[in-house]
Order: sequence, then structure tokens, then C-alpha cells
Amino acid sequence: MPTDTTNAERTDGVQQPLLEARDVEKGFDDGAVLEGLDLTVEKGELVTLMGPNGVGKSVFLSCLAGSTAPERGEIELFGDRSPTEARSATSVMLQGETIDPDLTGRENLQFYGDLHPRATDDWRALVDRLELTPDLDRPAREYSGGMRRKLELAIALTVDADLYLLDEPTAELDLAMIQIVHDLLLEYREAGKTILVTSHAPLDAQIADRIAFVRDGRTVTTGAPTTLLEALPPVVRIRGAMAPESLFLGDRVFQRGDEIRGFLASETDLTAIENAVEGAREGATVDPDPPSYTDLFNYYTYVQSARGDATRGVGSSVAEATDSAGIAAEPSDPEEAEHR
Ligand SMILES: Nc1ncnc2c1ncn2[C@@H]1O[C@H](COP(=O)(O)OP(=O)(O)OP(=O)(O)O)[C@@H](O)[C@H]1O
Repeated sequence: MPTDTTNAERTDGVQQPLLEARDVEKGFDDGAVLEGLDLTVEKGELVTLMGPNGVGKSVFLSCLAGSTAPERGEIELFGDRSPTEARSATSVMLQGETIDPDLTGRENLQFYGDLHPRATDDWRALVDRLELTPDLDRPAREYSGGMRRKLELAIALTVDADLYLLDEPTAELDLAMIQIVHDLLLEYREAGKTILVTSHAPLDAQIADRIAFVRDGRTVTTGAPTTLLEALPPVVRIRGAMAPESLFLGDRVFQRGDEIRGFLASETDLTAIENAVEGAREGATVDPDPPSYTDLFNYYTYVQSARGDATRGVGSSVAEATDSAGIAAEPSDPEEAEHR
């Protein structure tokens, strides 16, 4: 087993990122998917790559894993290795590409255990944690979507890799199981492993050291979850009434049950929104509300791009909107916030 495969230093002595992707482009017959995507992950980081369905998260992970070749751009892992050269130190979970449905869960684990040079016996403990042990001797074709996801994750995590590339490991899992997977990922991170996870679930934002949002084939922003939350424009919550979308940033509001949320544009304020909903329905309320991870996802997925402003980071346009709005959008406790 390699002792230290990740300690890449430049000739000038500067530590290189463990993963560096620059200007990656990849498309298919029906058009471009990745259009110059950049991402840097430092050794020991847990980074979540977030973006809407179909934005190219899985395609990018395939490029990093060496199973798809980008048309342009550079990918360097462990300082100076291509994805193919880095395979023995990397463990990959790509959605739906791993499991043989004709084998049982146990046989799938054994098959992949024989293939990877750094496979361990940890799978026994992993399938226990993931509550898959009672189903290990059933053919994988009988597995539910969530069970398949757990098996794929156990296959990936049983490898003693330096870098884990995990494509939506929490998709199709119930909330209790998502918590178990989060705990596992944090334990691996604590053990010094580097982890890149893709997700379109706001819930997964909370465990990341950094989030990278992808939109229109590019990375639109990266940052620590709390930093990104703090930099969001103020969030307004309306209960019991509608309000014109045009009053909000990106001309967008987001409805959940009886609640509507939107981002305050710099050219408007809370009073304008209160006036717009006044009298619409008795008991209607308009309040500033701490931002949640769902707000964060909505902002980078639907609002910022709708402004045609994908390259302007939180340091410019968002800070400006926050100041001029004149209301404090205190970041809430992440755990509390993400449940809203
Ligand atoms: N082998 C392929 N041939 C043609 N198109 C493909 C292929 N693989 C992916 N695509 C297309 O690339 C785009 C991005 O797909 P990808 O699976 O990477 O999205 P994603 O961001 O992971 O989405 P999701 O969150 O839904 O999993 C989609 O439009 C998809 O149809």
C-alpha cells in the first residue's frame, strides 16, 4: 500500500491542491455540458459540488475518475497525476454504474474488493452502519433505489483511498440514513481523507468544508457554507398572501406550503413588499428570515443565473444588495436552517 500518495509539492515548495480541474469542457451530440468548469480541492477537504438536475455533476465526476475524457481543460490529481494514473489512490462511486444486478450484494462487494488494490475488510462494518447486512445475500436486482445507493457507497468506502469521488451518495435515502452517511463522511474526513461529493439536496450542504455551485457548465461560486449563507441577499418570508415576483431578486419567489420566500433586491425594501401584500388577506405577514440551505441552493440555481450574473460572486452583487436593503439577514444555525 502506498504510504503517502498525496503529498505533492511544486518545485518551488508550495503545496499543490490534491485535485485541480481547470477549464474542463465536455459535451455530447446534443450539446455542451461542461463549459469551462474549474474546481480545486485541498488535501483533507470535504467539498460538495452542488447544482440542479442535469447540470453535469456526474459527467464531471466521470472526468475526474478517468472514465470519461474531457474535450478540453486540465485535471491534475495528487499534484501531477492524470485521473487514469491516480486510479489506485482514488475510490469512485458513480450512480448506477457499479452494481451487477445478477450478483448479490455480498458478491458485488467481493467482486470490487478483488479489483481495487487498496480494498479492505471495512465493508462488514460499513454495511452494518448502512443497515444493509440482512439483505446482503439477495440479488441486487431486488434492491430498492436506496439499497442500491447504500451498496454503491459501501463498495466505494471500503477502499482505503486518499480521494473519494462520490456521486450523490445520499440520493433516495431517508433522513435517518442521510444522517448516518453524513457521519461516515465526516469520520473519513477526520481520518484525513479528501472527499468530493455531488448533490442537489440542500441537506448535504451542511457537512461540507466548502460548497461549489455549478450552473450552465461552470462553477459560479465556491465557499464555506456559513460564509455563503452570510453573503446571501436578505431573505423575505411571506405567510398568508402572494406578492408580485417582480419585487424580488431575479423575479423569482419560492413557495413551500403556505410560505413564500424571496430575495430582497437592492432597489426595493421590506415596506414595498408589505404594501404589495397589504390587504391581500387578513393575517398575512411579511418578515425578514434567516437564510436556509434551501435558500442558498435556490439563489445559486435560479436567482443568480436569472440575473445573467453567473460570474459575479457573493463578494460583489450580493453584498451590495444586503447593505442597501437595510435589514439584517443573520445566518441561522445551519442545522436548524437546513430543515426549513
Ligand atoms: N453518455 C451520455 N450521452 C449523452 N448525453 C449524456 C451522457 N451522459 C450525460 N449526458 C447528458 O449530460 C447532461 C448532464 O448529465 P449529468 O448526469 O452529469 O447531470 P447531473 O448534474 O449529475 O444531474 P442529476 O443531479 O440529475 O444527477 C445531461 O443533459 C445528460 O443527458
